[in-house]
Amino acid sequence: MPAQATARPSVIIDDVSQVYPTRNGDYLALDRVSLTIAQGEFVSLLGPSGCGKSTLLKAVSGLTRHTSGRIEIGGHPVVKPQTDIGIVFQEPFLLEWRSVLRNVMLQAEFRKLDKAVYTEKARDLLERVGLGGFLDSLPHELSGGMRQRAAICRAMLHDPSLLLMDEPFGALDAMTRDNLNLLLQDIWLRSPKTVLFVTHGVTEAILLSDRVVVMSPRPGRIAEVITIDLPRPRTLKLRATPEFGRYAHQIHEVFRSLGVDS
Ligand SMILES: Nc1ncnc2c1ncn2[C@@H]1O[C@H](COP(=O)(O)OP(=O)(O)OP(=O)(O)O)[C@@H](O)[C@H]1O
Repeated sequence: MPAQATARPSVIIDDVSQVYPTRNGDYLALDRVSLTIAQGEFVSLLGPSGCGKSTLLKAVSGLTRHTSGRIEIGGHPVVKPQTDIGIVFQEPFLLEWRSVLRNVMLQAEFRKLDKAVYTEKARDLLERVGLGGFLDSLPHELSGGMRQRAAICRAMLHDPSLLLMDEPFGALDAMTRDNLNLLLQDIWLRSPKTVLFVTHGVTEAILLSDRVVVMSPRPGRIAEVITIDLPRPRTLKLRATPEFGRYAHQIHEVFRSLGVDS
């Protein structure tokens, strides 16, 4: 059990399948996926393109309805879009005409939260991610990494206990991605939350996760769940250690056995 996690389940995914109707007939995107995520646990979904990672994340968020099986968050079945969670997508989806601070405050406006209290929280969060000097900037004045940091602040403003992240750093260059990995770790260590994190990146998954869930290609199934027993905080240097290398090797071996070129 990772230090941050408690034995209480935060998310239960039980025998979940997703069938998409297409012009060529029904397409099985997820096939009987089961996974329980403990409160405070950081879990990555890792797999090749098209294996159903986003499909599973969307089903957990309630944005789409899974075809069969059961999903629960905090003991409640997911039957509609969840409002208490935070979601970060690959694209930051900032409103170009609103300042960075006002983009983050969108979360408070949607929820009709106290403006003064949440403006303070938004400022604090933006300060923590290094955007304290850009509160009044417009999104087009920021780099890709800065935009994504603002999107993370927006997702976290209401302090959700569950954060769903769909390849949040996938569109960024390697160095920015490294920095944001460390930033996300720092945020997670300071403010414990359950995180379900979709990625293509083996290194990123090992660096951040308590467990890495390796998915098989079409139809998406869980091929292997690997517990990452490395102390935190994890540094980028850790990637050069034999322990880290062994986890990477283990994951690549799973991909190889699935016929996936990783
Ligand atoms: N609305 C839809 N209708 C039909 N097929 C869909 C739909 N959404 C996804 N699919 C198919 O389901 C499969 C899984 O898609 P999904 O986006 O979940 O994969 P992914 O693992 O997240 O991929 P990537 O890593 O490329 O984002 C893909 O083959 C995709 O074409």
